Amino acid sequence: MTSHRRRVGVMGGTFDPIHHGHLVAASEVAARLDLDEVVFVPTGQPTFKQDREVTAAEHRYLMTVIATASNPRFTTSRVDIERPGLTYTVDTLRDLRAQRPDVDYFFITGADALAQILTWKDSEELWSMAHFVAVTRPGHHLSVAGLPPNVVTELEIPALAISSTDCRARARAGEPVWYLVPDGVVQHIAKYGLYREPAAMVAS
Ligand SMILES: Nc1ncnc2c1ncn2[C@@H]1O[C@H](COP(=O)(O)OP(=O)(O)OP(=O)(O)O)[C@@H](O)[C@H]1O
Ligand SMILES: O=C(O)c1ccc[n+]([C@@H]2O[C@H](COP(=O)([O-])O)[C@@H](O)[C@H]2O)c1
Repeated sequence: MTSHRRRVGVMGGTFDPIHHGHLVAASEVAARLDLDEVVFVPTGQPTFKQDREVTAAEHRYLMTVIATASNPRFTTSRVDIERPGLTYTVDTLRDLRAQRPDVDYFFITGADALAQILTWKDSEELWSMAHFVAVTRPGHHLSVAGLPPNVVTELEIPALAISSTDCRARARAGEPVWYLVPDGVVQHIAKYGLYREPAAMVAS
């Protein structure tokens, strides 16, 4: 009898805050690629977002835990927020593979982020560490010249025109974020006053 190798999705993101677009994308990829689990990995310091202030990692991690708690196939990892310095996917995958060497990883990210993958740190190493899944979102389609064959799967997912940028702008303006993010995340944002004052964004 051959044993089943566990298929694990890795959804990397800043998740500032996590929203239903992220959750639908992960759920859809899990169903379409027959994944056993999806681990959400909030970034420590995102490489490509150094031009703006990012909410304290602990808040982004907690919101991700809250958002994923009700799904038995969704988990959250601290590997990126516990590693000092900028977050690079090569390190994320190295740490996850060290924790569980016996699983096949599928790194899920938006086609917009994945379009820049050839500029990611040690990108030539990434292909042997995971399969890559680019989910298309409204207005973004994957076009990357120079990728090795069969390393990226592009999946169209139900279009949810939600972005973290819009959720932050709404929270800052006192507008509702109900139904854009899970209920517990709405409450976490309100409880800690996230996105209202610049000071609240850096406090953990
Ligand atoms: N509505 C969505 N549908 C599908 N994928 C999404 C959606 N929103 C974000 N993603 C993807 O999820 C990954 C992590 O997203 P991220 O945390 O940067 O959220 P974001 O909404 O793009 O944030 P921001 O608006 O702050 O840039 C990215 O690769 C992004 O492309
Ligand atoms: O490894 C890199 O050089 C790299 C550069 C940019 C983004 N990433 C990863 O891509 C994922 C989505 O990033 P972001 O900034 O769109 O939230 C997240 O897991 C990042 O760590 C990785």
